[in-house]
Amino acid sequence: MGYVKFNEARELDLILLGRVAIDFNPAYNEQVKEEFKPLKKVHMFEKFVGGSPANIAVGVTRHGMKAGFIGKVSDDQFGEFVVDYFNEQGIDTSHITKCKNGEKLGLTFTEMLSSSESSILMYRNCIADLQLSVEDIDEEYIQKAKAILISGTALAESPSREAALKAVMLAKRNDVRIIFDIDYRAYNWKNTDELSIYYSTVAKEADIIMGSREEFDLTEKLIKPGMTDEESAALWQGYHATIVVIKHGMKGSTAYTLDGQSFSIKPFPVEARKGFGGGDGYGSGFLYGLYQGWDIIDCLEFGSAEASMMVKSNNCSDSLPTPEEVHAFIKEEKEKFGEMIARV
Ligand SMILES: Nc1ncnc2c1ncn2[C@@H]1O[C@H](COP(=O)(O)OP(=O)(O)OP(=O)(O)O)[C@@H](O)[C@H]1O
Ligand SMILES: O=C(O)C[C@@H](O)[C@H](O)C(=O)CO
Repeated sequence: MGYVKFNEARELDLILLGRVAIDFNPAYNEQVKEEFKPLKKVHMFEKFVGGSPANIAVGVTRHGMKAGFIGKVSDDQFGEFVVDYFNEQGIDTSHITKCKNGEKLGLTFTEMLSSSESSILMYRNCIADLQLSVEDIDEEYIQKAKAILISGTALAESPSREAALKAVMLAKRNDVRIIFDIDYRAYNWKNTDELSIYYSTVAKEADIIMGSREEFDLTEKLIKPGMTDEESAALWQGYHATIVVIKHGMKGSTAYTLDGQSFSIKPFPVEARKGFGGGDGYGSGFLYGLYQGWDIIDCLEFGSAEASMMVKSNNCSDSLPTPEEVHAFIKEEKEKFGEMIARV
């Protein structure tokens, strides 16, 4: 307990910075059900707000936390769609600005092929979210937050890269906890050396780091490749991290805490509709638990349950559950499969 100390006087629980885009998912509603099929065969799509930090912003807000978003959107109806949706959810949009040179929000067309195969097709030329710049990072706003979550995508290119680094520096000097969600998306990056340089720069400052084994390998490439999870946790805890969460997909995930303990969890078994979105459910559930002051294993169980609920659903943002729904899901799963279903 108490691995992360938040400044309770702050009005915002969490500011999230980075990628917001539009997801077009094969329609799956009362009227139209596009079954598993290749993207080129899909006839009807449904439109949702997407992008990992945007989804986590929605997730934590549904859990009753107060979130704000720092991001850049296109100066068109899709940009308005994002801002309207965030406003409806109760997310503070005062620091979302519009692009001035015609840059567009990313469009993500998702493919759902089977319960174990899904992919995304991204349209990200002249991309809005990476236009975030140092002028958009306002110290007074950052001072209002208990923590800031930096999504790794924001580090892929300038000017967003410098904006994210400025936010980290300002968070550091204002008693704002830094959460780094590595959120690797290959399509954004030119080469893996750049990736290691910028990911490791933020990881060195972060209080909490969350990522898959692959994402930690990429982060550590220029430091010491091929580390074990324990070595990775020790490395980052040697800087500022108090919690390092390393995910191994269906094999489960482990949180390493500064006092040398580790806590592991497995996914709840579900029939998945897609692979993506699990990380966002996991992130919002885990962080919610942490803010409640729960034991780490309970935070992990909640995150893992929310992740399973997300992969089961047809979309990312709209399907994020309330805490009551997550508790009900956990209860139901435990009744079916036993108390220790997800616990290792
Ligand atoms: N098929 C599945 N069934 C149940 N849970 C799953 C499944 N796939 C993923 N999950 C859950 O989602 C979590 C995150 O998934 P993953 O490791 O793919 O993260 P990610 O790459 O960060 O996801 P995202 O695409 O959302 O960013 C896993 O740790 C697991 O708990
Ligand atoms: O942007 C992606 O990689 C996929 C999106 O469809 C989704 O909203 C997401 O960001 C999941 O993390």
